[in-house]
Amino acid sequence: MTGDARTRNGTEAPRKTGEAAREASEAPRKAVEASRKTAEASRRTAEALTYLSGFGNEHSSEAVPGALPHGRNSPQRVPLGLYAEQLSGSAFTEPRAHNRRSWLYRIRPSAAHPAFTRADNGTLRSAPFTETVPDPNRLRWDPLPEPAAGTDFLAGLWTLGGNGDATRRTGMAVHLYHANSSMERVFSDADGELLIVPEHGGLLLRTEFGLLHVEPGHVALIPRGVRFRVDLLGAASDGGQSPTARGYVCENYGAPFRLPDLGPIGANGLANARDFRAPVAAYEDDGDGGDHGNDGGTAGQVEVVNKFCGNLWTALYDHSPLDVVAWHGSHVPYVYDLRLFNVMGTISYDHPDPSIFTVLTSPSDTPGLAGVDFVVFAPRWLVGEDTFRPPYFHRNVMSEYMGLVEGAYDAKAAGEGGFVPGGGSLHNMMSAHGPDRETFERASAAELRPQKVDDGLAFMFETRWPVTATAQAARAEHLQTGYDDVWRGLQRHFRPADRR
Ligand SMILES: O=C(O)Cc1cc(O)ccc1O
Ligand SMILES: [Fe+2]
Repeated sequence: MTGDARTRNGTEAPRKTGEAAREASEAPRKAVEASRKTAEASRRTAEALTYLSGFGNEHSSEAVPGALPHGRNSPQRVPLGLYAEQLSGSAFTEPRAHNRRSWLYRIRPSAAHPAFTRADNGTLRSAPFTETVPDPNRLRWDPLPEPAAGTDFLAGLWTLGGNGDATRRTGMAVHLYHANSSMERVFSDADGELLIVPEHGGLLLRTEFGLLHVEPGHVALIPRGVRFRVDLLGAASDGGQSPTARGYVCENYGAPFRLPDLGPIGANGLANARDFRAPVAAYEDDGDGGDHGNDGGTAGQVEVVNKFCGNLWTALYDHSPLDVVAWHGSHVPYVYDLRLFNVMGTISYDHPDPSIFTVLTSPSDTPGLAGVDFVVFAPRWLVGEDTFRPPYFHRNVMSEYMGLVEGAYDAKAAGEGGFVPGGGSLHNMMSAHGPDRETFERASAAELRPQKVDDGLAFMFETRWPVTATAQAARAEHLQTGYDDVWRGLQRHFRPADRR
């Protein structure tokens, strides 16, 4: 956007006269320019980042050599005058393979903070979801509308629905976000981990553990309780405009996401552990006037927002809580590039169940029954012989929320008003769905050559319990009407006389 009198969400600014009017019309332009400059600086930071590789590892990292204690976690005096603090994402006693905890060596202990007071939840909602009755209908939404100027990632979170109970650490929530401003404040979620799936615009995540860069086509995970703030990087196509960011978030109240077992697939495949990337330590320090890798600017007071048992709470800290100089452990944030997913599929016949596309799973107490699975429909070849190749018609005891990062999805005809990037669909427990009429007709008649499916990137949050919509989702203007019609007009082809 150039220097004309437009506000940050692109609408005309009201006309005034004289100096005041000039100043008023200058302000949005200045704000746009400032955010663009910040976005450019953040992008440069993001593109220069280095990472640690692996999933569920005992990683370790120090931003200052010698900051990490050796031989013990909690020495009498921590090197460099730091404080030692353990952050536990699992009970102390959970099996070693699933135990998640990290040791943080920080400038001030997290305990040094004032009281939290309640803050407005905005458009964020939590389990239990009781604003509407669970709906057996197939539902589909268009992308979220434009946010008001100055909407950061946290304010931009808009809850579609979910299940379980945040206070019992069961279930999940589906959120979408649409933001146009980088966060000044810091956020942490005691209720669950956050799987962020950007659809438009890159993000720089400044976390207690260091910095992560995530773009559409990648996902990021912020573990339960880890503090972070989000800078918007803008999309390449944004040109001179102030950045906006849009995407999806799965808030997982249950067991931390882990890689699925591979069973007969063998020792490799699906999401490979080495492709998950954790940050290296970087910290903010307001005490000596400088930032050290985590260059977020920290002078003065910092608002810290904590999501706890469904509500937002806020406190004004006198220092940045992103002040971890060194850390080691397994409760760490990470990013993953979905295009690295090693897709398995049939090389004979039939369409395999989409569990074969599971990137991450949050298991429940019942073996094989996930609280939530994160599933990706990544580019792949279809070669099945005498096979209806798109997703089949089905009714599923699991509930399926689907989103689209780009392009089209092979069960639904592409195009406006359909299943579009930034939109989503909900097929709740036992609701009948599958290919739309157009897809059914096309795929039933298609010549079965090897076919590359590489014109889209869709994903699914598949969960053991029905997803109950929030009131705002059930009444949203961007809830599509007439979704059922995509299955209307499926012809009767039954010809008993044809039997052999
Ligand atoms: O409903 C969907 O599109 C998701 C899905 C995909 C697939 O390949 C098989 C089953 C399924 O639920
Ligand atoms: Fe499905």
